[in-house]
Amino acid sequence: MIVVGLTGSIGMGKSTTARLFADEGVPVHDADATVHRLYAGEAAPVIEAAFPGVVKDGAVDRKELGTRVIGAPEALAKLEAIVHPLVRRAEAEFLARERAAGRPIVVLDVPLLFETGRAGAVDHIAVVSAGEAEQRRRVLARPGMTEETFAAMLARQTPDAEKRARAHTVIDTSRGIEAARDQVRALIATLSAGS
Ligand SMILES: CC(C)(COP(=O)(O)OP(=O)(O)OC[C@H]1O[C@@H](n2cnc3c(N)ncnc32)[C@H](O)[C@@H]1O)[C@@H](O)C(=O)NCCC(=O)NCCS
Ligand SMILES: Nc1ncnc2c1ncn2[C@@H]1O[C@H](COP(=O)(O)OP(=O)(O)OP(=O)(O)O)[C@@H](O)[C@H]1O
Repeated sequence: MIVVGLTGSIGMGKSTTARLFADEGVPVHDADATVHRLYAGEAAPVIEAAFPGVVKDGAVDRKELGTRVIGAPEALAKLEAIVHPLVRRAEAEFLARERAAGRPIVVLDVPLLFETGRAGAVDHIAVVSAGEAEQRRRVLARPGMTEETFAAMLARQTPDAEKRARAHTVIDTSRGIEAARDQVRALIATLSAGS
């Protein structure tokens, strides 16, 4: 089974590209979605213990949690120490399940693949990129996003140029969905031919 690590900086098109793999029938594990699911239940009590007042109606309020950790490196590190092991466990369970099912190719969508030293744990690194101007335009168009939040997130991420340099494949998401779909199909074909 070939494990593709799909990564990219904030707003570069990771989630959208992950859906293109899923459209081709490739199983995808989405780390951000796993975090959101954990926050809605299992992880809520431990997050509340570390950051009192962030849980509302049994679920972590991500906006409130964000105000406590974005731009506050120590608080973010404390949060990551809780969350990342839970995400890694979910990924391991996903890989075991898909391996048992005999899947030829799977995708791990991992926003912090380089930052958390996981690049060596996948067989093929695919980096999504759209260029910094397009990234900025996309991220700042999000409701509630500020220059400060964007800068704080970027400061925690390996630069796009370094990610691209370390990728086996770069998926350019600046030219629309269909162009990205063509690149995803081409990558699946290449990996399938080699496996
Ligand atoms: C700060 C939080 C509450 C903001 O939640 P929100 O719903 O607004 O954003 P979401 O979780 O969808 O993340 C969006 C993007 O932000 C960036 N990002 C998120 N967490 C981090 C981090 N710890 N370091 C650097 N970038 C990050 C990534 O590019 C990610 O794709 C949330 O991101 C969080 O709990 N982060 C800590 C857990 C984590 O490290 N998650 C990412 C990898 S598993
Ligand atoms: N190939 C593409 N063509 C056109 N627009 C795209 C493409 N890929 C992504 N986008 C747009 O860019 C924005 C960000 O995409 P997406 O949410 O997939 O990024 P992300 O990297 O997962 O972001 P984050 O790191 O914040 O989770 C969205 O508005 C999406 O519609």
